[in-house]
Amino acid sequence: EEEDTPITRFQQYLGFKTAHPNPNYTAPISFLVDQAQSIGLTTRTIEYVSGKPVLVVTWLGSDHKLPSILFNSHLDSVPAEADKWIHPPFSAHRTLDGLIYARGAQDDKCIGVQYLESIRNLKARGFSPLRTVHISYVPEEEIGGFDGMAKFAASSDFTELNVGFAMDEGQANPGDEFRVFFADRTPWELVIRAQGFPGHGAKLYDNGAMENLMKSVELISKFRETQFDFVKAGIASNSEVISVNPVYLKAGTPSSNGFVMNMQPSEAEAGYDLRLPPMADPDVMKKRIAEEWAPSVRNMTYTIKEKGKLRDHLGRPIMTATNGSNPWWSVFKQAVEATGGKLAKPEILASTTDARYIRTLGIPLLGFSPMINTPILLHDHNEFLKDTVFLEGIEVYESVISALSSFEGVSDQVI
Ligand code: MET
Ligand SMILES: [Zn+2]
Ligand SMILES: [Zn+2]
Repeated sequence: EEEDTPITRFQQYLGFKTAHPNPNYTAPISFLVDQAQSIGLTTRTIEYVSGKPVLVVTWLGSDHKLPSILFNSHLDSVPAEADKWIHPPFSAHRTLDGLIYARGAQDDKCIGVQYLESIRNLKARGFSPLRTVHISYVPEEEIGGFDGMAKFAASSDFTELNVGFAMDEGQANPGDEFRVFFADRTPWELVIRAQGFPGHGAKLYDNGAMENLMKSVELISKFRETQFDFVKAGIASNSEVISVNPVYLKAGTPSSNGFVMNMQPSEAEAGYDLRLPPMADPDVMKKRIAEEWAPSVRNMTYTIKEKGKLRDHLGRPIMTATNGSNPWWSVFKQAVEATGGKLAKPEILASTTDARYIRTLGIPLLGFSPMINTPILLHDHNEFLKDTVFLEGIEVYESVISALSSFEGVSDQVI
């Protein structure tokens, strides 16, 4: 007889090949639908973009008028270079000491299964929620979420869920406190382009495209250094500064075996990944780009693709309060502490998740993946999660889901 336990179910979910550029969404969704239905939950699959399904699992609460709670996770994974792993990335191999190796073990298939397992246990104990609990499984997070959560969050389906509070993925901690995230950094894709006079490779002259571009590259590197210095000096954490990293350089006149070496090209360009914390001023950044990094006086142009918003419709930084002004915060905190767990100081996430689309709607959301005493391995080779950490996470969610779904709200606020 085949074993069927929370661990084997986690391994099954890890086995689906959900890595980009060709993630399989149908197999994991049919697995999740089977799981949810076996627990007695209702399911609904919606395709905003063909072939990119969103799954919504629902546990009805007894008070339909109260806003619901949403637990989100993404179905997709980043690619894995199989030959650099000690166990194949979709084998979900479990070692004798309990380490489960798989792409997605931490990011973020663990929470996708933990949500369901914790509800399974709560139901078995006879718990029934006051507020309705939804779990969403979305595609495309790792490539920006545009055909996934962005479309779901903008849909009437989402509005009809009447979400009052949401949770999404967080990150592991090598230490023994659970990390919790109240904001994400916002990604900007910056491309700077230089034009200039072409000329003989032997000639010294002003205003060449490469020279114009290199001046900008130097200025951007200096800015990067000032930001990184704050981190190195312990003044700010990685996620509290603006990061800017070069991701490609494109220039040169192609030849049959590489590049023409005795010609200075007339065009050159560079691409950068920028991440801005919510309190950064987007206008100051845009001015810096226009006046220093890609000034027209140096024959430069640029494009910025903003992959999220920094401000809400009232001009406030998009972040979730982690103090007395947000009653959900203390419900969550107490629920984690009730399991004997400790919470680390709330942080901004250095990278970016689908949480931004939900926070932008004004819905409070905390990023949280219950993984303590665990190295941070998302997007890395040999991503793993220890079986005991996975199982403890289920208990944490039992406490969190029961507390949040039982929360009656506060009398002077509609939440
Ligand atoms: C650029 S949208 C986010 C994609 C991915 N989660 C990242 O942080 O890079
Ligand atoms: Zn993720
Ligand atoms: Zn990721």
